[in-house]
Amino acid sequence: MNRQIQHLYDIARKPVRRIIGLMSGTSLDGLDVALCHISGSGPSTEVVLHRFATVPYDEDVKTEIRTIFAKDKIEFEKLCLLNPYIGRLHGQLILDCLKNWGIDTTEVDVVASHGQTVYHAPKSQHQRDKFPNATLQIGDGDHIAAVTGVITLSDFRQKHVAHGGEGAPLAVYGDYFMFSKAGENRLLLNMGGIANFTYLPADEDASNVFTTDTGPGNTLLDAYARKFLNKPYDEDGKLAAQGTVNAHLLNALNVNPFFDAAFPKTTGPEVFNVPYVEKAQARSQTIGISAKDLMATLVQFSADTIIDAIRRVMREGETYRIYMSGGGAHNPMLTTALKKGLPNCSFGLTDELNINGDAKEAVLFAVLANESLTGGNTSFGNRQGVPTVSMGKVSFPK
Ligand SMILES: Nc1ncnc2c1ncn2[C@@H]1O[C@H](COP(=O)(O)OP(=O)(O)OP(=O)(O)O)[C@@H](O)[C@H]1O
Ligand SMILES: CC(=O)N[C@H]1[C@@H]2OC[C@@H](O2)[C@@H](O)[C@@H]1O[C@H](C)C(=O)O
Repeated sequence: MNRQIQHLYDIARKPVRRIIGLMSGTSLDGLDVALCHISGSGPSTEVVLHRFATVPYDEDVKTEIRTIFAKDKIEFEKLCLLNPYIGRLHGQLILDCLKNWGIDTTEVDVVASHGQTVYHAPKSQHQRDKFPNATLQIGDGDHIAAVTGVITLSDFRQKHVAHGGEGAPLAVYGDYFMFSKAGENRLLLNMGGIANFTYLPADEDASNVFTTDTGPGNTLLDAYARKFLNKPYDEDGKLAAQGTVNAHLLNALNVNPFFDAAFPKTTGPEVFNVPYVEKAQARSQTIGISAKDLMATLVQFSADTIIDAIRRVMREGETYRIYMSGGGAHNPMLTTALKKGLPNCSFGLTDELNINGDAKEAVLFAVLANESLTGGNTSFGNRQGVPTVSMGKVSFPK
């Protein structure tokens, strides 16, 4: 047997695996690095988040990614170059984190890498009959494995697509394994660039879990913070707080086939971007509104689309607790609007469930890798958007 396969086999049999989960999301703020100690699998998964860091990207890295990110037309050479470049960068950032933490690479069993989504095209969006759902993440795992010397699992979304899914949201698997609780209807709401949630029923029935993207989280807010404030985001919603929601613009923003499509569904900055807002402004004759009113309206747009999706899932007379995570959970304008729109729900943060909300998505990929190595016994029935599959491709260091 190849020694590397033997090594992977030994890792799969360990009582506790030390897995680094990596996530670089649509906000392009940086790389989330979560070193997790994981035991068990499926609903018995136990995760201890041992170390966590968000390593901010240099402006140069953001600029390079933006040349191809979520764009219909790109320089193909740049896509080809960025694939190994991001893989090597992520490998180096892992080494930097480990050095800061005083941890040797030999103390890590596996790296679980999401990569960088550069384009997301579910069928409902591309509308080309002969093509399936499609999504593309780059930053190849072979480069991470070569730079770190650690076995790397990567490219988690393709298996989901191969079995009829849209490649997202994958959070549902980790949410069910880590957070499902008998007796409490839970909604795990993540507000990154795009917002999504998982519904975990109080009866813990895996075939009844539910997940969907809801639309924009911070992506539009960040785009306009860059434009108006020359900053990556509107810190604590300060600019939005000074404005008033413009009802005409809000109505126009709410008109898109994504919102009419059936659940579950996914989207990305390919749809929700500055031209999307500019077209809505033109239609609603609100091009001249102030920066602060525009920001206030965009916050309300994110909040309303999240509220609407959640309301459609909730059953009358039942109680639900919403656990928020992702950068949007730090924006008081957004969280206040959500609480106002969902007065019958109680609200908390995933931090109460012992997972730092900023680390949650990086932890998810560590859990998915753990499940591929040791689990695979949980059936999600025929639940649409939650195929019962093992995800991630293996890269050996040599
Ligand atoms: N104090 C704050 N005030 C307002 N917004 C904040 C604050 N802190 C973080 N954010 C928002 O959170 C964003 C980062 O969120 P996060 O890291 O969850 O996104 P992501 O993982 O890149 O996105 P996705 O989950 O869509 O892939 C920032 O770009 C910003 O919009
Ligand atoms: C294609 C893609 O990268 N989608 C991301 C994005 O960011 C949030 C939302 O859109 C979600 O569907 C997904 O990520 C999380 C980690 C998920 O799959 O659960």
